[in-house]
Amino acid sequence: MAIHSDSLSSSAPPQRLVAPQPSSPNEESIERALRPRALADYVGQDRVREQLEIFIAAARKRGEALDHVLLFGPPGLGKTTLAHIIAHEMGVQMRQTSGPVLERAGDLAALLTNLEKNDVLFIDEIHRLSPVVEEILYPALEDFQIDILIGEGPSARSVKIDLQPFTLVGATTRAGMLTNPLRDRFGIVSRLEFYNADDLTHIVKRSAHLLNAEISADGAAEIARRARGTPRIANRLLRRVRDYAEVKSHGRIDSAAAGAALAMLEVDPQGLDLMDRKLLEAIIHKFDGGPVGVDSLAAAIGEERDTIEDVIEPYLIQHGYLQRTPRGRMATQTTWRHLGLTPPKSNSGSGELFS
Ligand SMILES: Nc1ncnc2c1ncn2[C@@H]1O[C@H](COP(=O)(O)OP(=O)(O)OP(=O)(O)O)[C@@H](O)[C@H]1O
Ligand SMILES: [Mg+2]
Repeated sequence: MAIHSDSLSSSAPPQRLVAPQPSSPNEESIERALRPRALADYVGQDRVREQLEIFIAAARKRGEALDHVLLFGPPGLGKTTLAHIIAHEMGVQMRQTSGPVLERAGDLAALLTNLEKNDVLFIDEIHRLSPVVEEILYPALEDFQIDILIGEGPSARSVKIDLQPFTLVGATTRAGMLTNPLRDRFGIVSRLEFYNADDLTHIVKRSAHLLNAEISADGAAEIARRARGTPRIANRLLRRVRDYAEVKSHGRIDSAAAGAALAMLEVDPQGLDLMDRKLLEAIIHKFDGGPVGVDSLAAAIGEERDTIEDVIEPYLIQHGYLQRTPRGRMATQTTWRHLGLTPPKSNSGSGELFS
């Protein structure tokens, strides 16, 4: 294909095309524009949506704050979007912060005391709250009260402050890293799943419409199929494919344009990108197919362990490219075949993988 990658870089390409995190402030503002506002426009995640519909309707009917909600799942699946939707559907304000930003107990106390009746407080990356801040949160969640220390030294005294009833919406990619007392204080715990191709196709069409891009049904399906089950990636691929289509096919996105653009961007037909393939190739070529510990793997491919666990691995595991065993990560038969290799007959005694 005689096209230079430069010719498409009018908006700077992110380092990793299918990275599930937003890659730039520019992308964040585009995401905001594409974010559904009402629960009815939130595509997929049927179980979560139906539950929330009922709980929100009931809370509204009673005029009470919605129970505290914990949202967890891999990046880019719609946790922040859902937090906004919950506030919108409850007809209240949302205040937003994140675990690492709340350094001192006072930071959280200031936020809490400013909440109005039934407001939503959204804490992203809630698994990264510091223990002192978490301590303040417990009584706030349970009794809508906080204890704060006023003054210093011998004259310091503890004062109880009443809060308005509110809803905490916590989001995390790692439910396992929440402390038990914190997790126990959420009445509603929702796990977001990777999206199926139909739901992603729907999301791609909706986004194309909002971006005024002309797209065919098979063009949308092609993008959806390669989006690693993740709306954020689907929207990002859509924008890259739109660039390509503008230059190569009069702006119309069909499956041929989508296929060619994604091939050029090295997203393969299963939606795996260079980083996915690098990880899988490392397991096969450097560690004989595994098992290999995640730290060794991280060192071998020059990535953070957290990135492997939060971002790269979940999709690969769910789709059978990777097995997590007590002894480490292992390639599967699917992995070998995907990389165009012949799987070994017996792979470190793990015959059961290859049934
Ligand atoms: N159910 C959905 N329907 C339509 N679009 C969605 C849906 N979920 C997410 N999106 C789109 O995907 C983008 C990313 O979603 P969001 O920012 O909510 O993900 P997140 O789970 O908060 O990710 P992170 O863990 O990185 O914070 C949103 O801008 C939105 O456009
Ligand atoms: Mg988010």
